[in-house]
Amino acid sequence: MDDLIIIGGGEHAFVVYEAALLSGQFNLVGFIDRQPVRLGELPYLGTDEVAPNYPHVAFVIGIGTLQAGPARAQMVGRMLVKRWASVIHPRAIVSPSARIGMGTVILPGAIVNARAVIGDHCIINSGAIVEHDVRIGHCTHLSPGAVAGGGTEIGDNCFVGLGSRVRDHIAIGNDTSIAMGSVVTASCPEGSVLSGVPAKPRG
Ligand SMILES: CC(=O)SCCNC(=O)CCNC(=O)[C@H](O)C(C)(C)COP(=O)(O)OP(=O)(O)OC[C@H]1O[C@@H](n2cnc3c(N)ncnc32)[C@H](O)[C@@H]1OP(=O)(O)O
Repeated sequence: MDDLIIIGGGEHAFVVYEAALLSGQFNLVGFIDRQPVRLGELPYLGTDEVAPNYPHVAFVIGIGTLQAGPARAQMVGRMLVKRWASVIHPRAIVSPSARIGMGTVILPGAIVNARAVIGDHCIINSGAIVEHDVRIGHCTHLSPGAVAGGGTEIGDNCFVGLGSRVRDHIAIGNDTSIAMGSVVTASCPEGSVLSGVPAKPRG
């Protein structure tokens, strides 16, 4: 059983904490945050600066990302962390042929279907569906209820809003933001900002 520290003490951190607890996979050591807030029963360990004091402990990011872009990857780069853990809620369904990167969180009711590949430090939020053969890059957030159709590629640092649909077998460029409720019917370049049904660039 891995020792685990959660980075962040806010709302998303609590969801990650509960998933880690229910998974039975971790010995929860505590959490770090800029402020000494409360996170369930977990001890507050201090700010980011204490991370190097725990070289044998695995970390996971408990900070939700509500926009596209490099902020999450930059945070990973700044943290002096040697080991990252993936946290998978026991009521997520993950195909045995799927590959999940380090530091990725998969929340209740999410489905990750056969041969899907998900990168590092992603959030596959509650009830999101990653269909077969989808490839998702690093630091991308699929919000609750978002669906990525079979064989689609979603790049690094993307944000896919609540309940959005991304058509099968298309490619979404890195750093793309998709507003909640969008239906993305075609591939889009890096840095796209989309909304609507069908989704169009947001002015
Ligand atoms: C566990 C969790 O809860 S994870 C949470 C995940 N959260 C989400 O997915 C929400 C992401 N946020 C969104 O999608 C937001 O709608 C945003 C970021 C696209 C826009 O938000 P804001 O900048 O606050 O826009 P605002 O609400 O002021 O609306 C501006 C205009 O865009 C329109 N608009 C806003 N959201 C959308 C949308 N999703 N699709 C289409 N049009 C939209 C509004 O109707 C408004 O139009 P108008 O100017 O003609 O009246």
